Amino acid sequence: MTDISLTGLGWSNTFRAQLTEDDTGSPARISAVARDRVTALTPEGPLGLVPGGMSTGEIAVGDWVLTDGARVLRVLERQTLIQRRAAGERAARQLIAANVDTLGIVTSCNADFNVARLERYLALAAASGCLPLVILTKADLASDPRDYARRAERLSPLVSAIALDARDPGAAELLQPWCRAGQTLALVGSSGVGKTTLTNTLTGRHDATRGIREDDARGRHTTTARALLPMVSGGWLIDTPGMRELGLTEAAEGIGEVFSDIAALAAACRFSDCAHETEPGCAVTAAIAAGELDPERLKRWRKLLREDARSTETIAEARARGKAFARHVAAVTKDHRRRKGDV
Ligand SMILES: Nc1nc2c(ncn2[C@@H]2O[C@H](COP(=O)(O)OP(=O)(O)OP(=O)(O)O)[C@@H](O)[C@H]2O)c(=O)[nH]1
Ligand SMILES: [Zn+2]
Repeated sequence: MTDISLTGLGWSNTFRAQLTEDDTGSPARISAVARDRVTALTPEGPLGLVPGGMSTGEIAVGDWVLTDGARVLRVLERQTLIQRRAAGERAARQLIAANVDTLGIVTSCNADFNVARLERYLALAAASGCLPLVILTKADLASDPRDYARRAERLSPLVSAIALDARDPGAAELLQPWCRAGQTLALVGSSGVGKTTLTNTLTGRHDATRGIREDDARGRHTTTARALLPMVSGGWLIDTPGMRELGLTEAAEGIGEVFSDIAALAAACRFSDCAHETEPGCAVTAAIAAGELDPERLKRWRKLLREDARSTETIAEARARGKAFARHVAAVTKDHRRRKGDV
């Protein structure tokens, strides 16, 4: 049985410490976010809430909020936050999931196993503040699944990797240390690697993401795709449509953590702005020459930094453009009204 006490829902001292004497609401954990309302779980049962003085875009699945039973009064500071660049022309950030403890990076023991992709997701985990766990599915189809796990663990000292058959109920036992009561797990990975299969195994449901009917505060029935799912071992699995395949945004620090070996070498280069190409006294090219650094790893590091810089710049530029455009519109409107004799 899932424990839906506050502690069972993931409540901890980090959140309790944020409460002030002025706070009137009670804590609740967001389980689904729709266009104009959200659903939250409390020890007394689920609540349908409207955001008070904010948009639902500022609330993420997994968030801890304070509520008066009808409205979200305030969102508590997050321990971790997974975000991405919103799809479409408008560059903006979209909140995907909050307070995720472990990011399960799902890949399979076959052609999907790709070091560059793993490094990208590891950087995402580091940028979000989550603990990374590489989950290698389809172990039953590989002759040496341990070999894949070893290759994944070699990428960073922070990484643990586990090979399993996502269809086997035993997979839930193997993942138990990351799925205990109060813990939150989210899964990322390419299409077809077994995320849905694993979600079903961990939640014991066959269609874990189907919409369920819930009563909102006024007793109306609404259908919401619930995104915070109870797992058989007592923890919570966040599964939102935006969660599954993610690009990098504002992740330079996360990339630095995953490639800390290159960052440490770069710190020893003679020039602080060394591009590690033809500069004299470059510790990075020296390490490559000495066979201590794989030149492919350097290439992958550069590629991720370029990708991150591109999307981060676009967001910063869009903000600047938005302001400039607003000024332009104001000037044009004023000019137009002046000519019409309104002003
Ligand atoms: N043999 C074996 N098959 C698996 C395993 N995990 C998943 N599969 C199969 O792989 C196929 C794809 O699995 P899904 O769970 O749908 O993959 P997904 O990652 O959810 O894919 P998307 O929904 O497209 O993102 C299904 O036919 C699964 O039965 C595994 O560990 N072993
Ligand atoms: Zn250098």
